[in-house]
Amino acid sequence: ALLHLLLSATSSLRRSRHLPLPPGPKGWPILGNLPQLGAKPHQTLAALSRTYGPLLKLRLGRVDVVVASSASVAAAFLKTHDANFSCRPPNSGAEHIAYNYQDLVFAPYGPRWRALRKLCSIHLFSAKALDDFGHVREQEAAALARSLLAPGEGETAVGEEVNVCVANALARAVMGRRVFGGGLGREAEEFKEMVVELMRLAGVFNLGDFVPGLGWLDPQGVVSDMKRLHRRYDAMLDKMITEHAVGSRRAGGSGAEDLLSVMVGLRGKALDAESGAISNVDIKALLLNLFAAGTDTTTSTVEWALAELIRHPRVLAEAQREIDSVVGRARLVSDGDLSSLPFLQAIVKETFRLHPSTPLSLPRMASESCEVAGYHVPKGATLLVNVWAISRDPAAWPKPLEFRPERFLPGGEHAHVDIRGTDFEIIPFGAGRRICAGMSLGLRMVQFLTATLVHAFDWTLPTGQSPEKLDMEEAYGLTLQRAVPLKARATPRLDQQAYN
Ligand code: HEM
Repeated sequence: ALLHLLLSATSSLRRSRHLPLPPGPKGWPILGNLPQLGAKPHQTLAALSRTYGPLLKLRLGRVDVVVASSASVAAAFLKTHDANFSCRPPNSGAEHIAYNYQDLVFAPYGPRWRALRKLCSIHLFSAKALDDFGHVREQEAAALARSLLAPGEGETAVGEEVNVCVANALARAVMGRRVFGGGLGREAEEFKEMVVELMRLAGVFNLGDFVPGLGWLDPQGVVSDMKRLHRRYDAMLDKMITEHAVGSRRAGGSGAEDLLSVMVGLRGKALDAESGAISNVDIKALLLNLFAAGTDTTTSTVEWALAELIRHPRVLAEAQREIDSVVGRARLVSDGDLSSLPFLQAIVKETFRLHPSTPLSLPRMASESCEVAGYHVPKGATLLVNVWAISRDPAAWPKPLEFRPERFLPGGEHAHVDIRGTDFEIIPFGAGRRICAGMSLGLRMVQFLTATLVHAFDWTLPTGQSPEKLDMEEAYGLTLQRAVPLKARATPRLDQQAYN
C-alpha cells in the first residue's frame, strides 16, 4: 500500500510538472510584478483576476506567488490541498517583529505550533473558556457604553473607544487584568497606533522578502521601522509580564488560571516532545500574537459595521427593533442574548463579507509542488487567498456591492451560509488547518459590541455630513482600516439605569 501511495504521489508530481503554470501578467526584470501591486494590492489583484481568471500567478522578485480569487479555487487550496499549504512563507515581519518565528502565527506547521494552538484553545477560545469570560466581556461593554455616555462636546472616535474595550476584555482573559483605565488615554491611543503600525508593516510587500540580494537597501524603510516597533512591543510585553508577576504575588500566588499564569507555570518545561523549554521569549511572542491579531481585527469590523448602519438607517432601525424586542430598554445586551438576534448576526456576516478584516488573509506556502485546477503550482510558491475579492464575486453574490443583511436570513439567497471556514464564498477567518485560532472569540466580540452600540445609542454624523456620502474608502494593511476613521455622535436611547 505504501509503495502504491509513493508511486501515485510521484506520478501526480510528474503530471503536475508538465502542466502549465497559472496565467498572469508579465513582470519587470528582477522585480517581477512587485511594482504593479499599487497602494491597495487586494483591489489590484481582484482586477487582475478579472483578466486572468480566479487562479493567477505573479512573480514577485524571485518568489512565485499564486492568488486564489474564487470560492472553488480557495477550496482547492484550503480544503483539498490544505496539508501542503499549512506553513507560512518566510518574511521579514516574522523575523523582526514576531521574535524570529517563535510565535504561533508564523510557527512552522508541526508539534510546537499544535501545542501553542491547543494552549490558547483551552484557555481562551473553547466553548467553556468563552462562557467563563462572558461576564468579563459584559463588564467591558458596559464600561464602553458608560464612556460613550459622556463624550463631552462633539463626536466620538468610535474605533478608539471600541479598541479600549476589546483590548481590556482580551487582557482580562489572557492575563487577569485590564491594560487601560476607563475611556481613552494616551496609553490606549499609543497601543492602537502600535497595532495599526504592525498591520501596516506586515501588509507591505517588502522588497527584501522577494529580492534577497536587495534586502540590505531596505528602500521602503520597512525593516528599520519593524526593528523600532519591535523594541516598543518588547518593552511593553516585558512590563506586562513583570506587573502580572507582582499582581500574582500580591494575590498570594493563587490568582485565577489565566493564560499568562499557565504559561509562566510552564516556563522551563518543554511545550511538546520536540521543542526546547518554554522561555520568556516564547511567552512574549504569544502575547504579541494575541494582542495584535485579536484587537484591530475585531475593532475595525465593529467600526465598519457601524458605518454601514449609519449609511443604512432603515437597517439600523430594524436591528434596534429586534434587540428591543428581546432585551427591552431597561438593561444592556448580555452575552446570552446573541443567539436570539438573527438579524444582528446577519448584519455581522454582511459586514465581514464587504469588509473582511484581513483582505488577503495570511500567506501560506506550498511545501511541495502540486496540481490545482489544472495548473502546476511550484514548490515554495506563496499562496495568497483574496478573501476580499471572493466575497464580492458577482458569480456567487447577487448585487455584491449592496449592503443587504437580508441575504443571510431565512428566504434569502445565502440563508444557510456559514462564515467559519466551511462555505468558501465567504471566509473572513480563512479556512483549513491554519484557520484563525481566535475565530470563536473574535466573532462573539464583534457580534456583542455591534449589538451593544446599536441597542444603547442612536447614531448621527457630525453636522453637515450626510449618511449617503459617508466616506467608505479603505486603507490597505494586513488588516483593512477605514481610510477616514468613523466619528459619530452617540445619543443614549435606553432607560438611564441600563447604563449603571
Ligand atoms: C474579527 C476577527 C478576526 C478575523 C477576521 C481574523 C482573521 C484571521 C485570518 C484570515 C487568519 C489567517 C487564517 C489562514 O491562514 O487561513 C487568522 C489567523 C490567526 N488569528 Fe485571527 N482573526 C480575528 C480575530 C482574532 C482574535 C480575536 C485572535 C486572538 C485573540 C486571533 C488570533 C489569530 C491567530 C493566533 C492566528 C494564526 C493561526 C495560525 O497560524 O495557526 N484572531 N485570523
